[in-house]
Amino acid sequence: MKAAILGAGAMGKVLAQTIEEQEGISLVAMIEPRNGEKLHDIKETVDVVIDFSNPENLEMLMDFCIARKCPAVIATTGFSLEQQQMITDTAQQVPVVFAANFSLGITVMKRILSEIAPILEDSFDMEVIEKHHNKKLDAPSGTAKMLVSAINSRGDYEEVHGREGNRRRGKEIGIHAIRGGTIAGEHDVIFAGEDEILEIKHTAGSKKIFAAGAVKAARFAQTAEPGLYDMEDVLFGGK
Ligand SMILES: NC(=O)C1=CN([C@@H]2O[C@H](COP(=O)(O)OP(=O)(O)OC[C@H]3O[C@@H](n4cnc5c(N)ncnc54)[C@H](OP(=O)(O)O)[C@@H]3O)[C@@H](O)[C@H]2O)C=CC1
Ligand SMILES: O=C(O)C1=N[C@H](C(=O)O)C[C@H](O)C1
Repeated sequence: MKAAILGAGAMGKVLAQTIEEQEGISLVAMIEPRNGEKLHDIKETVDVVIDFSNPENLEMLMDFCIARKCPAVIATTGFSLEQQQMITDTAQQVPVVFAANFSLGITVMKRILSEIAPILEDSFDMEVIEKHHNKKLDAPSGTAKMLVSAINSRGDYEEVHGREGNRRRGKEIGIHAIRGGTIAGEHDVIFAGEDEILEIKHTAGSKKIFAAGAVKAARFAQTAEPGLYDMEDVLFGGK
């Protein structure tokens, strides 16, 4: 499988290394749009594009994938609702795996949270804390938003960013973003009840886990029918 990487930043570089270490996948190009490079300039066949860049590049990515009938793996975070719709529309024509976090741990954590939140939500307060390196552009993280959607699937709770004063009505989920140093990514979901606390926490030890997951997603996308997929589809086959 011939892969192109969109974005030559921290993740683009780790992904290039991961691809080099794996069998059955090779890198045809690493495109850095801020240097004026374009996906459309790639002359070789591309079997999948893996995007770790910036929402600004979405239109180029989607145009390329449609023109070349090429699957996309989208790891970039911070898309607007309009951009998310563009991803959904493109997925009618080509396979697209779109996930805010490509690690196995977070994919399992999301599933656990969807199971337990309905049981706990009436008697426990729910708060989410995420921590990342000081170069991260978006806050809260895409993963934090995804985990909050998992615990607030019916939209019953107001999502409060940071906090001033105490919890007003209890029908809210607090989301807190910390930025510092080289933290690869930490997500902590806290259910605080009367005299008991349940915490579900994931810590990324390095960026390599995201790159490995993105390669798994690329292998999945290569043989998938057009459609929008997430990491649960990749890792659990939609079960
Ligand atoms: N889904 C997942 O599992 C993961 C997702 N991510 C996401 O992937 C994306 C990239 O992360 P990371 O590699 O750490 O970030 P970096 O800032 O290190 O890299 C981003 C790359 O995109 C480039 N870029 C292109 N266009 C723009 C633009 N308009 N504005 C800013 N940058 C641009 C940057 O160029 P330049 O070098 O000139 O700044 C850089 O090469 C982020 O959205 C992040 O949240 C990260 C890890 C895991
Ligand atoms: O920018 C990062 O580094 C990460 N971004 C993703 C996010 O926004 O959730 C995934 C991971 O936490 C690392």
